[in-house]
Amino acid sequence: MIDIFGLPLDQLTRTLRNDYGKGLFHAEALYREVFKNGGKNIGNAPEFKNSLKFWTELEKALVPVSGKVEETFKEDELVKFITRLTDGLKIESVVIPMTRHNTLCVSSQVGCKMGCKFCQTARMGFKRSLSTSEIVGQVFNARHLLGYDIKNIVFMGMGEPFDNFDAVMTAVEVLNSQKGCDIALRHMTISTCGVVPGIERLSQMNLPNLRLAVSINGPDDATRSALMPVNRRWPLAALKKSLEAYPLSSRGVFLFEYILIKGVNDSMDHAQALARFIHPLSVRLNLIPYNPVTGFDHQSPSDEQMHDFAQTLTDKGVFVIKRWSRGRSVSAGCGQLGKI
Ligand SMILES: C[S@@+](CC[C@H](N)C(=O)[O-])C[C@H]1O[C@@H](n2cnc3c(N)ncnc32)[C@H](O)[C@@H]1O
Ligand code: SF4
Repeated sequence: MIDIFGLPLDQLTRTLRNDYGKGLFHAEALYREVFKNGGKNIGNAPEFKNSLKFWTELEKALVPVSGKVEETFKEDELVKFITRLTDGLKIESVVIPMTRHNTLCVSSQVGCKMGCKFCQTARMGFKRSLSTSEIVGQVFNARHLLGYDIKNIVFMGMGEPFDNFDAVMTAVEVLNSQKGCDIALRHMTISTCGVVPGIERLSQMNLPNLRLAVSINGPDDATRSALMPVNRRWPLAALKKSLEAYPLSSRGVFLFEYILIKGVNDSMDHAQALARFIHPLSVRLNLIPYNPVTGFDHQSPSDEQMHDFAQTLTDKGVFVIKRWSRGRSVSAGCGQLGKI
């Protein structure tokens, strides 16, 4: 069987060569027909129409996109969709309309092991990691089943991408191919809670245009460890060291995400400590008010508190963006996925 959603172009080429005596010409045609045209009419493409015997055999071997979109929820233009995977588990993905194009927030795991004390996905526990095919399938379905023009991908849905490193990086490769999905590396962001070995492995891969986001959420070890158990394994000093060694492109920046939780990590002392942690890294800091998650006793900060926190950092020369979460009414805001 051939699961094109899980195969980078060179692997697909090898498979067609070994199994059918074909090569790059047909692999590229398959990529185009599936990823650009939605895969409805592959047999009528000239490359297959003229090799009917080959197409008849190949058609039987092609695996359809894994998972069925079962439900969609809308808040204005934002759409959350739920996919039921072949083993019955469910994942969520969110289409977020931006000024120029749509961004798709994809899941990399069913649940998460990391246990952050503010996140709905943590509350559902860890079920399993997704395959490359299941990650790419979310993009395929958003584009070709639901009809959205997706130009950006953020790995900010359910799960920790660096706890599923190989499948995620292969998905990046499949999505990036100009012959298929054609999503530029600079339009893909991997968000990690701070899994240092993952940052180090990515450093070695020489992909300077791929964007790296890091969820900070606590500017000192005591605050961060209380919120994010991952900090006990890789404390802030280790995290910073890995970022200092990371080969950012000359104009590249890290995206730091910092959720503001009232009375927990939103004081001006926290803001000062965060500015110290950031210096001298090149960072764009996203401040996100905590989105309510049932079972956690946290509250969002007031607009004034968020403004003052941002101002303290701006005064220290940090580039800050206040990100008001969208999709809360359909539980599609950051960290709200997994109530399924
Ligand atoms: C759900 S995580 C998935 C990616 C990765 N595991 C990570 O932690 O970066 C994406 C972002 O959602 C944020 N997040 C989690 N729970 C949240 C909540 N209740 N309110 C706002 N943001 C939240 C995380 O801090 C992270 O920046
Ligand atoms: S914030 Fe990210 S790492 Fe933490 S539990 Fe949620 S999905 Fe996992």
